[in-house]
Amino acid sequence: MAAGKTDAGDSAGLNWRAEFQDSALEALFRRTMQAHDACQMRYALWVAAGLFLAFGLTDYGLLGFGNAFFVLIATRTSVALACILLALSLRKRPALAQRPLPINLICLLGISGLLLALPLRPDTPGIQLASMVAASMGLYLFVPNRLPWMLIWNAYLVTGFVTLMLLWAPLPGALLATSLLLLGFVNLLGWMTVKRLSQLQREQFASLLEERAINRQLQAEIEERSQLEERLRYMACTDDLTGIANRRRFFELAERELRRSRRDGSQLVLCMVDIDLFKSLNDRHGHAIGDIVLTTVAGCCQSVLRETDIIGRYGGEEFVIALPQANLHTATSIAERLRERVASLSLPMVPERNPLSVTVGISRVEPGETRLDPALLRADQALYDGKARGRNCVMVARHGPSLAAVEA
Ligand SMILES: Nc1nc2c(ncn2[C@@H]2O[C@H](COP(=O)(O)OP(=O)(O)OP(=O)(O)O)[C@@H](O)[C@H]2O)c(=O)[nH]1
Repeated sequence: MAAGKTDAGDSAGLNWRAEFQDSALEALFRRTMQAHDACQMRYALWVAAGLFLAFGLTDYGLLGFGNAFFVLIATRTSVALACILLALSLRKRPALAQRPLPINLICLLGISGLLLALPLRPDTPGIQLASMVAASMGLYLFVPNRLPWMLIWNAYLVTGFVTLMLLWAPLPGALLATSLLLLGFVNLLGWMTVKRLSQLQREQFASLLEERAINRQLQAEIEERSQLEERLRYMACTDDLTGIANRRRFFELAERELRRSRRDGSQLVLCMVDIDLFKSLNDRHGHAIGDIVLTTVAGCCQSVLRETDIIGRYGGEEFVIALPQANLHTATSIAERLRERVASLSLPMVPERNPLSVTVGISRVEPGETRLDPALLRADQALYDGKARGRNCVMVARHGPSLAAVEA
């Protein structure tokens, strides 16, 4: 946000009115400040109305019930009513605070009323000058974001004051010059103060926008990074081709199940699944078709499993399955179901006379076994027994006293 940036108090990006040079940015600033401006103006209007009415009492003290008093009180009442009306309208429509017309009407009425009091009230020149100074500062400080208009209204105030003084109560030259200098200084002070305030507000707004933009950018970077991490995690755990767990992830999950089964004494069964004669399918149709078959078989495996079962690609055309809380009997029926489902697959590249099939070797993790390898070895052995027996079958590993030897 270059527009609001400043160098050592220099108002780069702001014009002579201490507004953003970028009109869209200025409009955004005003929209953001609308409620604040309306609130500030409401208070100022109530104070102005109160002051105008309060000075009505002093009018009576100075003038009594005369014509001048009635003219003044009528003027004061109209100004106070106009102020109250605008203050009430601002509560419902804060946008009015940024419209030039209503506040300019109030300024016209208020300043004219103030000037009218000069010839009608027998004040000393000092008091008259003090009221001009107070009015001038009030205009600068309480009407937000209207610097050009406030300069115009102050010019009206000073010109009116000097003209009336010359017409109704000519001051000695030195006193008039002093008054003019004082009013000039007050205007300069008011202008500089308002400019500085506007500048500070806008600088603050610009840095807020800048901070928000940086936060948004950071947020986007964090999201991108976490998506990347998610992707990397997925890639580290998933087999690219089939979308099931890769070997590393399978062992992570299966070992967790092994610990659980040891803790609660439940059973854990492992199955090795191998596609029969996959090499010849690959050789005949090419690797791309082989890949499709692999993915299809992986899908078949998943379709016969429960959510709590774990499947992974062991390597090549071999899959491994862990069945928590299943005994050999259940595992055999699941493997049978899988074998039948693969055998019934009708794939255009697989000839009907030579259908696709899998051989499955099954072994359970024996009580006392602290690793998966022995059971895997037995399942693998059972799988090769199945291959030797002609493939397309489910074989359960022999479980016997040699377990301890296998583990060692
Ligand atoms: N398309 C494809 N082929 C693979 C992939 N990984 C391994 N293979 C192939 O799988 C075949 C495995 O063949 P073998 O281990 O000889 O076994 P087989 O032909 O299935 O014979 P049996 O297992 O005895 O029934 C090889 O031709 C490998 O090239 C893969 O990711 N995609």
